[in-house]
Amino acid sequence: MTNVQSETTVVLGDNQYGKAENHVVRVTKDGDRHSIEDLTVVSQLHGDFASAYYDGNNEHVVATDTQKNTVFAFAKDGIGSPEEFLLRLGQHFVDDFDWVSGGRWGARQVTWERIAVDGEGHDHSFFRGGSGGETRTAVVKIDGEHHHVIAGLQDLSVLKTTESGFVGYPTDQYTTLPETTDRILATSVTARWLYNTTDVDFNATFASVKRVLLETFTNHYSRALQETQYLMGKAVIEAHPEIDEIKFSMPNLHHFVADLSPYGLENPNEVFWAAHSPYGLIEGTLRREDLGDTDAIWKGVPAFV
Ligand SMILES: O=c1[nH]c(=O)c2[nH]c(=O)[nH]c2[nH]1
Repeated sequence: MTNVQSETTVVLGDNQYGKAENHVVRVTKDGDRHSIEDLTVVSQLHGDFASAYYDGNNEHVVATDTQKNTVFAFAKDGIGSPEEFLLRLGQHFVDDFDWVSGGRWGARQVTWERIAVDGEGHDHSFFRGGSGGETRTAVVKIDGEHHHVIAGLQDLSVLKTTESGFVGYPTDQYTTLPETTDRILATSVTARWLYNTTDVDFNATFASVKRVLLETFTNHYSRALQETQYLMGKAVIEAHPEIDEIKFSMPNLHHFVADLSPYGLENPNEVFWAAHSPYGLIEGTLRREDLGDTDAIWKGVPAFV
């Protein structure tokens, strides 16, 4: 057998690089009255970096350490909203380095709320906020002249103790689930929505989307988490012309009626065992009917920032 040695040509495909988990806490001080913005930022650059990969030539490589420093330096000018902060940050790299054509910048934001003392919010003592335990997220993508903003939230925990059922599903030899017209519905909403403009009051819109999601979760009899997800997304898109598309990932956090009959006790939907796993996982995208292909925008945007 002859052993033919041939040179294999390997080429560089998609690439991006930067610094992740830059956790910046900006304290704004108005005399003794302080407030906090708490963001964990990822910066990823796109551009002409081929010679770094092919030749070990770093003359285009804006160091990840520099990217990290820029995040903290920009925080000095205030944050405002994660979306505005990331737009400013990303534009800086594109403007200042000719070979940087774009990139992806992402942030998770947690909120801090004032501790109430004698009914008044304290000046400089806080507890972790987010009324549903959620984390706010933002992703900015820049591709040349194109700017895309995706906002979102992770792990917004919601539960309703009735007005939910699940019937009418197909049965086979493996089906054991009893139909029910009255059950607990619980989930932890992760949602990401795509804006069609950067001319947005991002903080106000975030608050509004969260309110619409919560209101819609409550305001109908749910025949399945799938239906509830659709209604939540539809309500957001109907309420916000600046939002074109919303993607959800929602676990169905099952609460099974505990069998108390061995103890001679009745249990009319009062005592439940909350199963941690396995859980149903209901995911979907809701979008305007006439919206074009947005796959390129979502490419590389992580489900969890
Ligand atoms: O809302 C639900 N959707 C399902 O797809 C499903 N499947 C299941 O076992 N329970 C439920 N509940």
